[in-house]
Amino acid sequence: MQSKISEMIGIKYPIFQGGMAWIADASLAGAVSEAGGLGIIAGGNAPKEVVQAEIKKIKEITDKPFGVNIMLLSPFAEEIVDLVCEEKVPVVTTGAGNPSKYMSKFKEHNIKVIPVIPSIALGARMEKIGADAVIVEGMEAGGHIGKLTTMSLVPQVVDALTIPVIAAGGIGDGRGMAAALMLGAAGVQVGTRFLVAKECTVHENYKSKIIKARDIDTVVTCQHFGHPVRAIKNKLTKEYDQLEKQELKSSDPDTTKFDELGQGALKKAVVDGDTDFGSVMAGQIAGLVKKEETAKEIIESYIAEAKEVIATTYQQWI
Ligand SMILES: O=C(O)COc1ccc(-c2c[nH]c(CNC(=O)Nc3ncc(Sc4ccccn4)s3)n2)cc1
Repeated sequence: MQSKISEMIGIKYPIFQGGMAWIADASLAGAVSEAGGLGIIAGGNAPKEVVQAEIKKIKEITDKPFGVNIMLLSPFAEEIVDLVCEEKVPVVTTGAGNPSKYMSKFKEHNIKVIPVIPSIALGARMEKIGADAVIVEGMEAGGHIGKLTTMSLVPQVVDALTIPVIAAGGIGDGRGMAAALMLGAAGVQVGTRFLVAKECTVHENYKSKIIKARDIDTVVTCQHFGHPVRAIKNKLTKEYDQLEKQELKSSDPDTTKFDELGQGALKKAVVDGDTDFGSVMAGQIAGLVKKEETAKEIIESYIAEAKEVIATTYQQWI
C-alpha cells in the first residue's frame, strides 16, 4: 500500500506514529519504523540532550527512516531544530505552532518537513514556504488540538493544496485509514492506538485507562484559556472545568492558574502512573482501542483491514 508520502520518505506503509510528548521515545518509534511505518520521536518540552539520547537509541534499533516531532511551544524548540540538523534526522514533524522561521534551515539540511496544520490558511502558508507535506489533525485527536474535525478538514485541505496530506485524529483502525484515503489523504498519523503498543513505555495505569475508555470518556480542557487539550476525564479535568467556569465569570481572568494546574501533568500520568491528577491525553478513538499489541501487529492490522474494507465495500457500492 504505497503512496506519494511513503515513496517520498522511503517507508513501506504510509502510517506515521504521532510524536506524542513524554510518550514517543526510541522504543516505540524504533518498533514502528522497523514494522514499516514512520516512527517519530517526541521533542515535547524536553531539552536537547534528552532528545539526542533517543535519537542515538533509535539509530541502534533501526536503519529505516524515522522522524522527530518539534513541539513549537517548547522553550527548547530552537535547540531541537539545531539537533535534528546535526543528527541528520530524515523527517521532522512540527506541532502547536508555525515553523516558518525554521523552514530554510530544515531545507538546507535536506530534512523532509511535515507540519501539523489546524486550518487551510496555515497549510497554504506551509506549502508556499516549502513544506514537503502536511499533517491535518482533527480535534478528535488527543493532546493539544485545533477546532475542526478530521472528516471536515482533510478534504478541504486536500482540495486546497498540491503537497501530500496525512490525516490524523480519530483513526483507530484500518477502517479509519481507508476513510482517510477516500478523503484524499496520502497517509495517516496514529497516536491513541499506539499508546497501547507493547513497545510504548507509558505507565501501565495509562494503558489501562485507554483500554477501559468508552466513546464518551474524553474531554477538552482549556478551551477558553491557554491551549485546548483532549484527555481522558479524571479528577484533573474536573479541576480544570471548575477553574474555567470560575475564571469565565471574572472580568480579569488569571490564566497563570491554568499553567500551574497543567505543570508536569502529562509526566505525572505517563511516568508516575497517576491517572487521577495526571493528564491522560488521548483521542476520542480511545473507546475503540481494546488490547495491547506490538507495533508490528498494529501496523499490519491497519493495512490488512484497510485493503479488505476498500475491496469489499467497493464491490458493494459500485
Ligand atoms: O498559526 C499559528 O501559529 C497556530 O498554528 C498552529 C496551531 C495549532 C497546531 C496544532 C494543533 N495540534 C497540533 C499537533 N498536536 C500537538 O501538538 N499535540 C500535543 N499534545 C500535547 C502537547 S504538549 C503541550 C500541549 C499544550 C501546551 C503545552 N504542551 S503538544 N498542532 C499547529 C499549528
